[in-house]
Amino acid sequence: MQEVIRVENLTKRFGQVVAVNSVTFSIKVGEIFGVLGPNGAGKTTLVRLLNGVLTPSGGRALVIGLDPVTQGTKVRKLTGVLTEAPAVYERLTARENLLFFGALYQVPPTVLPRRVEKLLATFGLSERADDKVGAFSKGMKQRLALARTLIHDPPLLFLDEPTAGLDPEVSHQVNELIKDLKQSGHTVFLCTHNLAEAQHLCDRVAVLNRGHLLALGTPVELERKLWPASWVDLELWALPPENLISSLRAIPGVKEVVLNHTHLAVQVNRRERIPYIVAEVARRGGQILRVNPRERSLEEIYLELQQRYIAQAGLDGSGRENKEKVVKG
Ligand SMILES: Nc1ncnc2c1ncn2[C@@H]1O[C@H](COP(=O)(O)OP(=O)(O)OP(=O)(O)O)[C@@H](O)[C@H]1O
Repeated sequence: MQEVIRVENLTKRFGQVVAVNSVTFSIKVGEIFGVLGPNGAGKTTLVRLLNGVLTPSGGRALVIGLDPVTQGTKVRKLTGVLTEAPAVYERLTARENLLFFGALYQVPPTVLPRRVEKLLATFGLSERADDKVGAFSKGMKQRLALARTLIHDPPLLFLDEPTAGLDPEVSHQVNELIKDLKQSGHTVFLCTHNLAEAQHLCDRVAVLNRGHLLALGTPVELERKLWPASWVDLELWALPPENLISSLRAIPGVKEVVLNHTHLAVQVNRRERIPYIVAEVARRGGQILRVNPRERSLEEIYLELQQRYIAQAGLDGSGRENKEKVVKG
């Protein structure tokens, strides 16, 4: 599949602070790519580098085949950026905001009015189109800000915390809109602190801390890397034959077997062993009702990555350097 973003050893320093530290990744057309990390991890800096608003200290990026350093204006015509604070004018109405930004992005006057009406309808703002934005709720402002990022019909969107501060219902609406964007072929670069949302929305995630890329992949890939061993639960129709446990323990890669009435839990050194477990239970006459490989949430994966990074880098829980650990390490 075609690449929309390619980043190679991208680095940005602000004095002593390395905000982005030799980061390499690529993003394919139509992906929702989550960028996760604590405050100060480098997410916003990355967005600004990719839009040519900042110049890298090292490495390079290609965005839709363009170099943001030398072709920043062209890049920004093809990207929509939703910043943390919705960048809409409170003294203008919703419709005026969209018309204004459309003109700014040089959307042809023959196209603009129709596009504005379509966006107002898509984002549920048609009825309030002529009200001043200052009177809007936070959720409405955020929906308008999202509509604004789409006014020039960019194929690539950078969304920085799109649901921050929104109530669950509006967050849900915004997330549904993000999914619709994917359906219509857009690529989304999503910076978020909300791990449940990221798990639900993102095809792949990048986890950052202090500018370092700690991990990159689908949540399942990250889980397998972090915890190669895993548990599978089997629900059986009736008590299994007595010798089942010993025959399961004899299978290479099986670490533990726990039987509780008709519930069987097996720990394997690699997930790839699970089909052998199922086959053995069936071969021994066990009647399987359900097989459930245990999965970790993205939140568990994220916290584990951050903790391992903190321990390895000799930092304390707040991210400050832990001198004692560094010396001992
Ligand atoms: N213009 C700047 N001048 C100096 N330092 C900066 C500048 N922009 C960012 N930084 C520093 O770079 C680091 C990364 O900041 P950045 O805003 O990219 O993090 P972030 O992951 O977006 O954080 P948050 O989740 O709080 O938005 C921080 O240490 C920040 O203080």
